[in-house]
Amino acid sequence: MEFQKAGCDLYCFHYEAAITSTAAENPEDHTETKTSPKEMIQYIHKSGMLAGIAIKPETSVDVLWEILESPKKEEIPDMVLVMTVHPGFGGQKFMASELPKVKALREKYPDLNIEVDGGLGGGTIDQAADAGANVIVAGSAVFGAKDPAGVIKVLRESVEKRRQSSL
Ligand SMILES: O=C(CO)[C@@H](O)[C@H](O)COP(=O)(O)O
Repeated sequence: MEFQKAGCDLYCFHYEAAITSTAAENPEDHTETKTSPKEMIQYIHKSGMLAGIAIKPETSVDVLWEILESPKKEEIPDMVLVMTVHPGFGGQKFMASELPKVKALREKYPDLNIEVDGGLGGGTIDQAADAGANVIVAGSAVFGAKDPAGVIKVLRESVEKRRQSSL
């Protein structure tokens, strides 16, 4: 896969997306066959990368259990991304309504990488970290800050504090 050749070590895709493996190999091929999430994860692993699977706010966390419980190790994602905004652009308001998904995932999978993306910053990180998120995407909070490194430190410390208290 081109991303791996370019140096990516993790590829995260949307559960909802219609991605064809042929199109992934050949961007000129617009065949409209859907590849199942498990096939996609397997394909990413075969390409030498870790695999992440993202869900939008409209998607129930329940769609993930069967994937996370796959008997085939190569079909199990290394990371789940719970979107905390509607995907599309930065600067949106954090949706705390998505945190029960994070909590449910963390309760079942203590070691899973759980990412959150959207509206994360100093004012929202503690809620996300307390729910169990340990991978944080932050756009405007970091790039709009006078002290981006300071904001990243706050995000890291919140996640680390939660991790320590769960040990
Ligand atoms: O791409 C997306 C949403 O589609 C996100 O990655 C946002 O860009 C995050 O930005 P902030 O919400 O942190 O500003």
